[in-house]
Amino acid sequence: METGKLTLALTKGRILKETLPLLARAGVEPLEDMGKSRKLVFPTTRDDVQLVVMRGVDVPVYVRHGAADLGVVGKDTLLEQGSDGVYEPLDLGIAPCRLMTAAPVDFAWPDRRVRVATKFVNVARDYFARRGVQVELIKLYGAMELAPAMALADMIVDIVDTGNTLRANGMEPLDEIAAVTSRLIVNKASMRSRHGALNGLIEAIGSAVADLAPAA
Ligand SMILES: Nc1ncnc2c1ncn2[C@@H]1O[C@H](COP(=O)(O)OP(=O)(O)OP(=O)(O)O)[C@@H](O)[C@H]1O
Ligand SMILES: O=P(O)(O)OC[C@H]1O[C@H](OP(=O)(O)OP(=O)(O)O)[C@H](O)[C@@H]1O
Repeated sequence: METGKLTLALTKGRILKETLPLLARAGVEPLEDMGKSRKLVFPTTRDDVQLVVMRGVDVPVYVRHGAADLGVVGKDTLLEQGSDGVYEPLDLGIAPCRLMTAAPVDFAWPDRRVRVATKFVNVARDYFARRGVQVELIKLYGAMELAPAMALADMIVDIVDTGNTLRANGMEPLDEIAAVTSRLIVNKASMRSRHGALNGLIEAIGSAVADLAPAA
């Protein structure tokens, strides 16, 4: 049986802010303020658990390779990257948003292949293929709403929450591809070799999710 600390990989930014209260409720608190520190590895109030913080796209990579035992990441990122090598035992219910298609308010389907700008190229490819729509995918890394305004693309596939970003750029949401919340993921090999320790932590986080969920 493996020993040593369990490593939990966290997505920095808005997901981190919503994850920390859940972890605190589960008895895992970083020993220093993660918001103020430039460090990337944080010991916690639990001797056997450390936190590491990174970009969301990197969380499944660390967990898949077993460099982290667990991770917290948006479902959008999991849909885009696939879930090879990881289990997804908990929906944390945090950072809710939707993966959607969106277009300028005056959008009309062109007589050629529709150009779609997105950082979710795998999700977009699957979505349009299932509908038999021929698309040209244009991979971007941010500010997808700029692409139609600059005539780089006809439509986008992106995260929508309030819709404010779309509205501010003369666009509107069209179809929902997937509802998104953040998920707890676990390395499959760790789940076998460190079953007891991991199950205890997953159960504690699951109880924290239930305790902190807004009343229906
Ligand atoms: N407006 C939003 N409302 C709620 N959740 C969101 C929103 N935008 C993104 N998310 C969720 O938070 C995750 C991280 O998004 P965020 O915008 O903070 O990072 P990013 O810009 O995609 O990545 P990076 O900061 O690494 O470049 C997304 O994968 C998604 O699950
Ligand atoms: O519907 P809304 O409430 O406007 O939220 C949607 C916006 O939020 C995300 O961007 P974010 O603010 O994280 O900026 P970035 O991804 O470009 O860094 C997403 O990429 C959208 O642009």
